[in-house]
Amino acid sequence: MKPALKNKHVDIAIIGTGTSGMGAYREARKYTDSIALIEGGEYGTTCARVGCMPSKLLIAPAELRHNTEKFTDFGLQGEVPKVDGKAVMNRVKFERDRFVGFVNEDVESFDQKHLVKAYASFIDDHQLKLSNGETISADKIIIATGSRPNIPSFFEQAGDRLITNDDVFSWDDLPKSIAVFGAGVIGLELGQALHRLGVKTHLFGVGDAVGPLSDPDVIASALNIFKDEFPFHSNGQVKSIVRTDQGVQITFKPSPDDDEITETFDYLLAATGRKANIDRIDIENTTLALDERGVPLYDPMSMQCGNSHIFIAGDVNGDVPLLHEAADEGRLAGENAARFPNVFKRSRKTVLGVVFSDPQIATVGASFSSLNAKHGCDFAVGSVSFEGQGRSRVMLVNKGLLRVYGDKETGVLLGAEMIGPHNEHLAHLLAWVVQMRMTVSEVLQLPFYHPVIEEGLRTALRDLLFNLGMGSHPPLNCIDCGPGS
Ligand SMILES: Cc1cc2nc3c(=O)[nH]c(=O)nc-3n(C[C@H](O)[C@H](O)[C@H](O)COP(=O)(O)OP(=O)(O)OC[C@H]3O[C@@H](n4cnc5c(N)ncnc54)[C@H](O)[C@@H]3O)c2cc1C
Ligand SMILES: NC(=O)c1ccc[n+]([C@@H]2O[C@H](COP(=O)([O-])OP(=O)(O)OC[C@H]3O[C@@H](n4cnc5c(N)ncnc54)[C@H](O)[C@@H]3O)[C@@H](O)[C@H]2O)c1
Repeated sequence: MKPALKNKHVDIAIIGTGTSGMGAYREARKYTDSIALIEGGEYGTTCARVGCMPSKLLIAPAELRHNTEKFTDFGLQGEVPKVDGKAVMNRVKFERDRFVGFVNEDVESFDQKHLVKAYASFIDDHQLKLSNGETISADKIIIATGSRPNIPSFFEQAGDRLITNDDVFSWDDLPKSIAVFGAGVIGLELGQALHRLGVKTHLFGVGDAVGPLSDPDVIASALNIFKDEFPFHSNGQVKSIVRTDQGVQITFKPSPDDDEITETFDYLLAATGRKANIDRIDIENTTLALDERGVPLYDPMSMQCGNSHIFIAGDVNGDVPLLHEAADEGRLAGENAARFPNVFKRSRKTVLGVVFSDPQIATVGASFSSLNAKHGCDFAVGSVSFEGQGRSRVMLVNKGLLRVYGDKETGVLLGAEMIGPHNEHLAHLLAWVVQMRMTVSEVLQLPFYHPVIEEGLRTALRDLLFNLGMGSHPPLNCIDCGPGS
């Protein structure tokens, strides 16, 4: 794709051609033919190249192999399959390239005169400097520059063995060992997958944090589950990181009271959060008001920065850095940049996050910590453990805990945090009813089949109804629920 922009002034300039930038482009294109869609790095989006898709491609064989470890528990016989690291990575890369190919086809289908291949930064509120030496002025500008891995300087002692998710998906083979730093979403997904693919994996966290969870009971359940499976130092103390001839030597205390241990790994994978790409676009050359992170103050219902002609969408604003949110924000920014100054506000979707660990972690709507901060004691909690849950036990996936939150005044379901089997599905159902502002009683009127994992959700909702003071105590071994529900 060749840069083809001739005009130096456009109606709308979009900085970044990731998910949010492409969404913005498609929407803006409905209103104007005067657009510059600017990309400094590779086309293909973070999600398809080094994010959502390749990570799930790595998780899939890991989970399949892990399930074969349960053969004997079911009375089946068979070997746990050996891992052919080269073949695993081949498939990851082949399928990843296919997904990237679809994105590239999209970009190729755009009007080529709109595409600019360069990094852009602000000269002032209307002018952009390009890394190819040119400038573009625009009536309206959308910032959609995404994020990049955040790497604490301490990790640099790992030298050439310091890697991020960007590197993992270009491996030709699996390594023998890896130290994963950060028990957030990326660390849990990639760390567990690599462990299950036979890579010696240690996961280092901070302060017992697990993924996006804030509910102490769900965190405790998650810590137990993961620590049972692989070395997870959720509150470890790292004393030193040294690049040696053998790899990366890490000296650490697994927890503050333990003795020091020294282990050597092939790589140190930094999964310690992401940094918004706001610091490389000279945002301070604009008149926009910035927050403490240097991100322009903006309205999440319109994506407009202050009352200006500048809009911000996707990971770069750091609000909810997820794919579907980046797509929504991009579309909204594109529409509003085109409409400016007649900007529309749109209500946003219920927050929904899924971690593709096993069991899966999910968060829906209001988090436990946000409710605690906002409501004091105005909300009640209902819970269910998946350990005794019928269908989960049948399938030998009976681990985890679901906690649902409801408003004490109205009985409206507010949110949930969970770790449990196939929770991506429960989380969607919950997000839909939370968005519809349904009460707990109304949700309990909806059908629940038997025997399914959703019956566990019903148990949690009945518990919540009781704790809200709006229903009777759920029977211990509920007959109408079917055995083990
Ligand atoms: C390992 C991993 C797994 C993930 N898994 C999931 C998942 O399962 N589900 C989910 O919902 N989300 C997931 N995410 C998050 C998701 O990928 C992001 O939220 C989403 O891709 C953000 O899109 P974006 O448009 O904001 O940024 P991007 O897609 O990163 O696009 C930003 C673009 O801007 C370009 N750019 C940057 N600066 C400039 C500049 N100055 N000039 C020109 N161009 C510039 C970049 O090169 C890039 O192409 C994952 C992320 C990672 C890293
Ligand atoms: N399934 C998904 O939807 C999915 C998957 C992957 C990534 N993502 C997106 O990408 C974002 C970034 O993921 P991430 O996992 O890098 O960030 P994160 O914010 O989820 O987790 C970072 C973790 O690193 C820990 N940490 C920070 N400094 C540390 C240190 N020095 N040593 C050890 N741990 C340290 C933090 O306590 C935190 O738990 C996520 O917030 C999410 O929005 C989503």
